[in-house]
Amino acid sequence: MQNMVAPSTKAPTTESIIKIQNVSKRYHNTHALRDINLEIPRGTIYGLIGPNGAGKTTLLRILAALLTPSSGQVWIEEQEVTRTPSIIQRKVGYMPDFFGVYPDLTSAEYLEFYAGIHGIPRQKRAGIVTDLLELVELSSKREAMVETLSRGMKQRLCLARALVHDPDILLLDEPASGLDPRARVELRELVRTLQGMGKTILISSHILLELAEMCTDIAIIQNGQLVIAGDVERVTHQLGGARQVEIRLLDNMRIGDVVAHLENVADIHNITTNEDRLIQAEFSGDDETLHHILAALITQGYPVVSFAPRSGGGRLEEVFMNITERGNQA
Ligand SMILES: Nc1ncnc2c1ncn2[C@@H]1O[C@H](COP(=O)(O)OP(=O)(O)OP(=O)(O)O)[C@@H](O)[C@H]1O
Repeated sequence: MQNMVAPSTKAPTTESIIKIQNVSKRYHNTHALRDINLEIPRGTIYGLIGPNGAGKTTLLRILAALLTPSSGQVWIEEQEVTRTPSIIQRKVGYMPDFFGVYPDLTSAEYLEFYAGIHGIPRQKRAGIVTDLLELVELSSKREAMVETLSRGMKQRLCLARALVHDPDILLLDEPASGLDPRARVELRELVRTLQGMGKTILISSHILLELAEMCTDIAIIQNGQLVIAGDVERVTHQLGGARQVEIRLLDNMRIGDVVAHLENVADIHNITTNEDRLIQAEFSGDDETLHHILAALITQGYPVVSFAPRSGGGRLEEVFMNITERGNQA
């Protein structure tokens, strides 16, 4: 679809596109959500993480105007969701966490059907479907029956379906579940492409590692309550999760000197080395501190060939498990 594939002209901004204010949801005796307050900055890839039953689907369905909160409000741009559900449904694309039953349709017919449901004029539908199939790399499956697609392909087709009306916001419920590692990488690339097109994307998962490498921001929910939210580095830092830094040298001759130097740096801990000119350490500072550490190594003539901070995904997973275990025991 021409207007969708073109890069966004919107300038990056930290303005919130979604504001969730004191939202609670009860199903009879179950408190699925309890007083959630959260703002989603425009243009982010926002991960919503929590164990099974935490309330992720409930929250996404409220944002998609498919479910009404018991109390509280959700604003998407200037619109309050419960008052303007049809406007919200034009702004939002929702991909549920189940495939559903596919009628006897090809991939192209399936997307055309949903384009029709969204009121897209008949003469525009074929072009939109072609562009969407290309975007999700299913052009070669255009005439294939949906039932015959692999799980990863069905996920991408569902994503295309959520994009059919070119929404600004995408809500993806467990999109990576059941995908093999290659399909997950493809999904990650696709999500990044969509972010590059100016979309704001919320993705839920109960596996933090699936999201830590893909998201700019995360919120952890547990038993319907928000535990913590913010950009990935800040959340890692706040939860005491150190980042890793890997430093590779030209040779092993000065590895001891570099380690001795690093031992005097306050934000570096747990240094380990191996025979392959590699030093690994935990790092608890910010990007500016990292810059100073690298500058000092270079100024002192240490033969650094690579200096690679890594987001503390592994450590974050550990922290996440601790939080959710604590919550379950409470
Ligand atoms: N229609 C419903 N009627 C009654 N209880 C419900 C309903 N939908 C969800 N719940 C309950 O609300 C809580 C939150 O469910 P929700 O599906 O939002 O969690 P989730 O984080 O998406 O979980 P999962 O990862 O397992 O999909 C759970 O205790 C669930 O059993």
